[in-house]
Amino acid sequence: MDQYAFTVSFVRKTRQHQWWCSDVTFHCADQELCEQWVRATNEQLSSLTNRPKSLLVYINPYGGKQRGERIYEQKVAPVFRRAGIFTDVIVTERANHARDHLKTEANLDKYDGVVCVGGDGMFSELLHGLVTRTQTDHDVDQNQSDAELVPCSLRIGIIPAGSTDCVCFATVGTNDPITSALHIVVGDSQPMDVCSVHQKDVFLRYSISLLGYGFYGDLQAESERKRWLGPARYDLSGIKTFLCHNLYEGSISFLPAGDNVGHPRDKQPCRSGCRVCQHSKDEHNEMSGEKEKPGDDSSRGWKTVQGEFIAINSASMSCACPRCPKGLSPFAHLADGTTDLILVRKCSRLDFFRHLLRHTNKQDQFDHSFVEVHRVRKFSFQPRRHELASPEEQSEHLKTTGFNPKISAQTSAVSSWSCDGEILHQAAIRVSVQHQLIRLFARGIEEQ
Ligand SMILES: Nc1ncnc2c1ncn2[C@@H]1O[C@H](COP(=O)(O)OP(=O)(O)OP(=O)(O)O)[C@@H](O)[C@H]1O
Repeated sequence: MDQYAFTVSFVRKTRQHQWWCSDVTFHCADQELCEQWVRATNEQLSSLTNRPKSLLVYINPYGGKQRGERIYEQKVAPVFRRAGIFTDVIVTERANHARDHLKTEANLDKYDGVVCVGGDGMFSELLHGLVTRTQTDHDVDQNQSDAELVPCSLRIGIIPAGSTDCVCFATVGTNDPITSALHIVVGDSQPMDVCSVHQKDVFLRYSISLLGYGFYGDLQAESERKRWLGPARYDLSGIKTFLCHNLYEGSISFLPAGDNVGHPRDKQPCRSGCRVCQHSKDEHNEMSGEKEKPGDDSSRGWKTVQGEFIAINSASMSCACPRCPKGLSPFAHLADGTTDLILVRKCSRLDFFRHLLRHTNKQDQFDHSFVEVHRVRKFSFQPRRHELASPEEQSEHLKTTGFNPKISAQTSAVSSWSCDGEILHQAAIRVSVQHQLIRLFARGIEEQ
């Protein structure tokens, strides 16, 4: 009997969104029957056009615990081989190697997708490389903040091998290289919004997850200074930034999204096959006819908020990760053409701690008088810069108000933006959500 047998590999879903590759062997009575089955099965498989046949893979050998190459060779390459996927593999030699290769050199016609093995920084390289290449090929000027960008045709796969793998976690539900490889093999496709960030008419960066000014900007800058500490730098920098409790003054103008895309507190999480994301396309098309400008408040729907803030965050996805399983905005959508703008105003250290703590428990982190959250399509931020007071003015200030002059100096400082883990030193920025600009080899988080 064993002489006439064939083996089919299939995906088995295990716990916590993890997938596993299993085999089942069929035994046939005779050779002809066996060949018939193999032929029929292969025919079925080749008719599945969404499955990639050829991939360009970039491995960051220094991401996370520096195990990118090992993870790829031991866990991912065998899965691709079994699925008959052709791969070209590039082990990066420097930062931005993958981005630059994609921007100019790579012969993208050969591939059905590009894959990164690394963390969020490595994913960001592929995002920038692919989006820039697509705009160049279509003569779109990225420096124009109102330009309608052309969606990328190739999908991006993420094999998590970094110290932060937020994008993978928020789109797959787990950080497991084999699960991600299987999502690629079966040809999943998850559209994703991308925020374009400009200062006046100069393009700065793209963001897919978190843009954070104040608390998260300072935390990022601090953790860059402590890079030598490895992943522990995030915890230490978090504690230090929390204790500093800096306040930043400025004004934010934003264009609220329509009612059809829900609200950040509506308890409707974005899940696999999300209806909100699917239906958002029509509304987006209606909106894109209009060219809005901040400051034109009443007629075009822009709103402006001013004040002193501890944090200004824009979450284009939940930003859930193993450290913060609910994420910064638990009900943000991956592909609805919006971002959740979270404004944390001046409050005591204890209140801010309570707010942070709620990211880890069941309580609503937005249910505080000093926190407001808006679902928006665009926003711009203008920091308020003060002239630093002279020493005499500072001591006069202390006498009359009783405030420590250091605090007034803190209030006047300007922070930087953390843009998906990279620092942007420009404080005054304009952000537009580019609806479904890219697609990942993922399907969103499935209901369990
Ligand atoms: N060969 C290389 N040498 C040095 N840096 C590289 C190389 N390849 C990629 N990089 C850079 O390394 C940075 C971090 O990579 P990655 O995101 O893969 O790992 P990570 O550990 O999650 O990152 P982070 O420490 O920033 O959280 C990326 O910004 C990327 O540009």
